[in-house]
Amino acid sequence: MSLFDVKNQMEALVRELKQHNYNYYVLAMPSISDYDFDQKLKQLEALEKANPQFLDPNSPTQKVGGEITKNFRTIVHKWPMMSLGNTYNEQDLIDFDQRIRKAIGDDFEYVCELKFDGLSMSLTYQNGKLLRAVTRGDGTKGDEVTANVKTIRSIPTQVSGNQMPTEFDIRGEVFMHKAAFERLNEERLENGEATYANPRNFASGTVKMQDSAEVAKRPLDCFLYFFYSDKNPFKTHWESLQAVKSWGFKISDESRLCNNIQNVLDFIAEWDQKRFKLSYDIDGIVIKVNSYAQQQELGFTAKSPRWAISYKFKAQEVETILEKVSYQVGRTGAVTPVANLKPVLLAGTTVKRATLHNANEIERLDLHENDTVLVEKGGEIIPKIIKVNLAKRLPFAQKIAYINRCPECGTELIREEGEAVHYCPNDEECPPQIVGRMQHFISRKAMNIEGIGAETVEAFFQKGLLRHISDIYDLKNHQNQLKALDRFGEKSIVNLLEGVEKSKNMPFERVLFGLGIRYVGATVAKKLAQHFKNIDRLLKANFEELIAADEIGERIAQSILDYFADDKHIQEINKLKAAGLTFEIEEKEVVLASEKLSGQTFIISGVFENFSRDELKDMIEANGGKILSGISAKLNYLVAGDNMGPSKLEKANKMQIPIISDQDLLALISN
Ligand SMILES: NC(=O)c1ccc[n+]([C@@H]2O[C@H](COP(=O)([O-])OP(=O)(O)OC[C@H]3O[C@@H](n4cnc5c(N)ncnc54)[C@H](O)[C@@H]3O)[C@@H](O)[C@H]2O)c1
Ligand SMILES: [Zn+2]
Repeated sequence: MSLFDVKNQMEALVRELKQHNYNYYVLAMPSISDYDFDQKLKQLEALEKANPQFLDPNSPTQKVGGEITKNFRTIVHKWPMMSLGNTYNEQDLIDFDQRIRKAIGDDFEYVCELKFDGLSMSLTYQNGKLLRAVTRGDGTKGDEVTANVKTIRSIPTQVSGNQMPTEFDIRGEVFMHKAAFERLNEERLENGEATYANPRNFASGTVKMQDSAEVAKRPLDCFLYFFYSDKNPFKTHWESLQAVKSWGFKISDESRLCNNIQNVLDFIAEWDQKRFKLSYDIDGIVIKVNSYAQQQELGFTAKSPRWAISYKFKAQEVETILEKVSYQVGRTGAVTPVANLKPVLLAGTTVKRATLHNANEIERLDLHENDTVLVEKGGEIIPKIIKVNLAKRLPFAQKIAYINRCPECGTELIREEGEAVHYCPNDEECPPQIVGRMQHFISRKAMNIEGIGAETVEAFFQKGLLRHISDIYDLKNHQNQLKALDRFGEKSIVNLLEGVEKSKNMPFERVLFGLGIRYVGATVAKKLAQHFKNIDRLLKANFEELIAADEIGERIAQSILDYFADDKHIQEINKLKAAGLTFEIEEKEVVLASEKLSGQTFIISGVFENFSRDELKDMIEANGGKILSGISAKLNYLVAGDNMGPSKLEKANKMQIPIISDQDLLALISN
């Protein structure tokens, strides 16, 4: 190859890797496997080493791949947050060990730790109090996400103990447990929202959300693994881990002190097997030289420490053939494509299906009929297709075209702007939507109707007994038809009707959740019920009034408006009301605590550390104040928390409305 060609090849690799970094860190949508990414990076590294005259100082080999966003305050890291050199084979580890021995001799120890697959976070503490939390960003500076991180229970806001310096940084990995990921993703699917591909993306997307109240609803966890201080009282990394544990930080119990590379290799072999049993994903093992003095001697490269390395487990992958793509329609009409595969053994189980998420994913893979595909199963339960083996593509194979009609009812699908998901809009006639809606209504988390299960609903629908939720309350008038059904005895009919009758006492929030309004999950339904107290006020609420409620964002508000704009839905609600279901919350009689705020008007906006917005609202009302729905000249105070919308702030400033904190409000009441 001529030098000119080498230079071109290097430039092409730099461009390609930068794009992959962007896909991975910013979009959280990688288009190649980690393994392939790492191989390309190594190839570039080798070319740069052989041809240093062409080294681009901005090459991905020289820099941490992440970026900062413009949505948060940018903070410069006191100690840069570096990447780790990585390898997928044992020989590299033995070479790593040799290099260390050459530099510092034979007298040293390693600490082996699990490599948690999440996102790294730097926490700064002063006098034992959590001051701020910052993401890795580009390694030198990151996004300040303190309000969000404070919602993570395993991160203490106050610590104390022996040897604790007045100021220190501690770093670790924020992640989501697999079970929580499955549950929340399932909920998103049910609510018609786009799902996340893996727990890491979910955790990373969550930490960068603007609304801390939303973050609080998604359980994140954190293991800590690096300690930094100008006055570091410790001599070794291991010692620091034990100390921070005693101060109240969460560290992993699986770390191990090893005194030679063979022990390290044993640790790796052990976890290669055991990793699937963990409740969270790990993607490898991190090996660190224990002594700080020796770490210092070894130093750093441009982007990673020379005293540490990560051994990455190769994801379990296997090739198989795509037999066909089928489509499932959920109760909200959301359509999910599924790859049906030629059954194949992978990580101990037979895989027949893989999720394809949405049309974008099919496009990304450029999937063709009968393609040979590479299927991967990481820690996740549902396998996914990584890529197509183009060499095995059949001649004249047709590209997979996303369906444009509903596979269940034939209605033309719609896809709203900016949404990844296709919907079948025929909510009245599309069977899986009709049945799914009723199944959702009777489910445990919604109305919890005893004596009727998902199969019964399906069977009753087939027999023409059930079509709308309100028909459930009419079943008592069809006892003869019920008796005529096979395998449905007297006793089960009595149970069923009893269960239906009892459900009329279910609280308003359950009824609201049971209706199955898109994006109105159990928590949102509860917030709506608390805020509006009854269905009539909720029905009358406009957009501004909806988003003034706790945790109700613009998308949810719009979805609620759309739902109530449909006459059929109103009729259905009226029938349910007539049947005697609960459509209001029991009002406790409001006894005014004081008249201190009487005649004063308020708007509450943003997120507060110590109160929910509804708690503040109750506090204001209990002291005689009134809540307004929008900023106007009549407004006396805007109570502002973190992450308040910029347009609101601007408006309030323009109208010179006093902006006060929750503490100021407390002062008004207690004076
Ligand atoms: N597929 C793609 O398109 C693509 C693109 C870019 C990067 N990647 C992947 O990301 C990797 C690079 O990511 P990276 O720079 O975040 O580094 P990394 O994953 O190689 O390792 C460093 C990170 O490991 C984490 N970590 C977990 N447990 C740890 C522990 N016990 N001690 C110390 N650190 C621990 C920290 O967050 C740290 O920042 C690449 O190896 C590649 O596999 C993939
Ligand atoms: Zn349909």
